[in-house]
Amino acid sequence: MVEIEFRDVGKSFVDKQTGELRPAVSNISLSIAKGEVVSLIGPSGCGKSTLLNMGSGIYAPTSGQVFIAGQQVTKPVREVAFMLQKDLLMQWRTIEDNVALGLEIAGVDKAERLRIANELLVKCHLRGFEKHYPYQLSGGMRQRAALARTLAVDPQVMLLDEPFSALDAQTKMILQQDLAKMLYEKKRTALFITHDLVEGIALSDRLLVMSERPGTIIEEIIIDLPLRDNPLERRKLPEIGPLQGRLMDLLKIGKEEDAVLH
Ligand SMILES: Nc1ncnc2c1ncn2[C@@H]1O[C@H](COP(=O)(O)OP(=O)(O)OP(=O)(O)O)[C@@H](O)[C@H]1O
Repeated sequence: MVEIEFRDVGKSFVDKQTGELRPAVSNISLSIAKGEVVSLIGPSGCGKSTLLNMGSGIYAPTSGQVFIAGQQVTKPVREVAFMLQKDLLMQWRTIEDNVALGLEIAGVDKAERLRIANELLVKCHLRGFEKHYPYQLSGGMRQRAALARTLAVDPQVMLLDEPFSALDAQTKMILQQDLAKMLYEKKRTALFITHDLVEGIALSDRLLVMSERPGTIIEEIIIDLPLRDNPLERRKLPEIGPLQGRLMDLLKIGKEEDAVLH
């Protein structure tokens, strides 16, 4: 069953300098099956976040359509949880109450939502910070709290915009492991953005590589490797190096005059 589908999607924004519409992404067609994990990789500014924002119903496409679980997306969808690059924690709520927010909206009673929130805070290595406010946490801690909040609603579809970018290398690997296990065991579907090539390979069934703006999909790479539920072990496989090399070539990393990743 297809769970996320983009049909020939394009999105343009008004260029502030010229006042004209300028495409950010164009001709995007993709389909992601239930239980699949797919990563979007591409140069800065190629439109990855724009795609995720259309998947979550925040932006309407300029052309084409987006479907989640067979329903055309015209507004934010209940089955989808998204985590944006900016953590968007509410400054006036404690970390615990931020994590429990989605459950509160869904009408889950207080004791149960705090139980779920606290379980996730432990998983995201934030034990002891339940009663703190966002401004009292580091950037990496806030990012972990935002991830816990996304996981708390236990959505069928997750759209994650660089969820691990503010974390140190070791915390990142531990949280990737937790997320990968959860996605695999619960057969959740995820589309996520990363600039970290090995992270994309370690976590995904497939990678979609995008061109520079206006972004379009230039290559699909199927990660035909075992251990999708165990990225710590997958990272050690000998196939990782060559796959990373192929991605570096596609993104022209190291070819100074053509470099597209900033
Ligand atoms: N609301 C908006 N209004 C005008 N232009 C926008 C808007 N959102 C995005 N853009 C432009 O669209 C292009 C794609 O932006 P987007 O954030 O989707 O790229 P990205 O691939 O996610 O970048 P990065 O990897 O740096 O996060 C950029 O040139 C950006 O300036």
